[in-house]
Amino acid sequence: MSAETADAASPPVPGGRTAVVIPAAGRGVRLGRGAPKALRPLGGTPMLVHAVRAVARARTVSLVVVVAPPDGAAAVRTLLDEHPLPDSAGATEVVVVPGGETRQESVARGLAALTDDIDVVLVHDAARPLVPVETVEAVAAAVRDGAPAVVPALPVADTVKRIAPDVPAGEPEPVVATPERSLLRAVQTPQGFDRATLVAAHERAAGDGSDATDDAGLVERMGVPVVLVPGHEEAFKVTRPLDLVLAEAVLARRRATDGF
Ligand SMILES: Nc1ccn([C@@H]2O[C@H](COP(=O)(O)OP(=O)(O)OP(=O)(O)O)[C@@H](O)[C@H]2O)c(=O)n1
Ligand SMILES: C[C@](O)(CO)[C@H](O)COP(=O)(O)O
Repeated sequence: MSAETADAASPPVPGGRTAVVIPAAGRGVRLGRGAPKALRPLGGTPMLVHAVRAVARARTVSLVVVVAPPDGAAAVRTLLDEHPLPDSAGATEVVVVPGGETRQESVARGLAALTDDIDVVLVHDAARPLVPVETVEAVAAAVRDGAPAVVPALPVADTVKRIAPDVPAGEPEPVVATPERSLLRAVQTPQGFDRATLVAAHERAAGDGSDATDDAGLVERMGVPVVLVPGHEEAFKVTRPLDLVLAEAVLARRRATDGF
């Protein structure tokens, strides 16, 4: 770890609180026409509501910051008030803030809304509405145990090819490498962090204009170690129309077997 990162890091302390930032400001272009993805129904209930309930079910989570579409914070607040958390979520507080143009910007806005007593932060996509509570708890526990950055991950099922950059659209894509599959992992959310580390990573990225497709990617660039814990098949991301079909099926199975 560099001196800069060591200064930024501030390991969790007993008594500190855990928050989850839920970026939910995306449009869902790959899902096709319709309302912003997080607001689309899954089993008759907005995807975002499932995601909030999923993380609030974790005993360690006491604050949830939902990052709404930039012009939709009031509507999301109303929606969440219409779908209150179950009693099992205890006193978990849910706040809503407006998001930004990119996921990274939305997460940064969520981080800015954290209260001072939060020392562990999980970032969880609204687009992963069916994450099991055990995954949320495992990520939070690993951060509380001292890991500055924790990511749930699964082995990759397909063989992955690397292609040449800047291939014109419509041209065949030349393969340049086939990475060893056993060394690849597909990462999910929630990704968990020591708060100071994640905030420093986002501030640095905002400062130098860099970006990453996940929060851990920003933390890695600061030289902070990132560790993986087992992910879960049901924590998949609803990205394309077929994912929604799968999500409906998983939810129907849960409702049939667990009365969920
Ligand atoms: N400006 C953005 C873009 C994305 N997200 C959130 O980041 C998560 C993961 O992003 P993704 O699945 O890519 O969602 P979208 O950006 O909505 O999808 P698409 O790229 O198909 O439009 C989602 O919960 C999404 O709402 C966000 O908060 N702010
Ligand atoms: C954060 C993430 O879900 C990890 O897999 C993913 O990188 C988000 O990517 P997206 O293109 O914004 O869906």
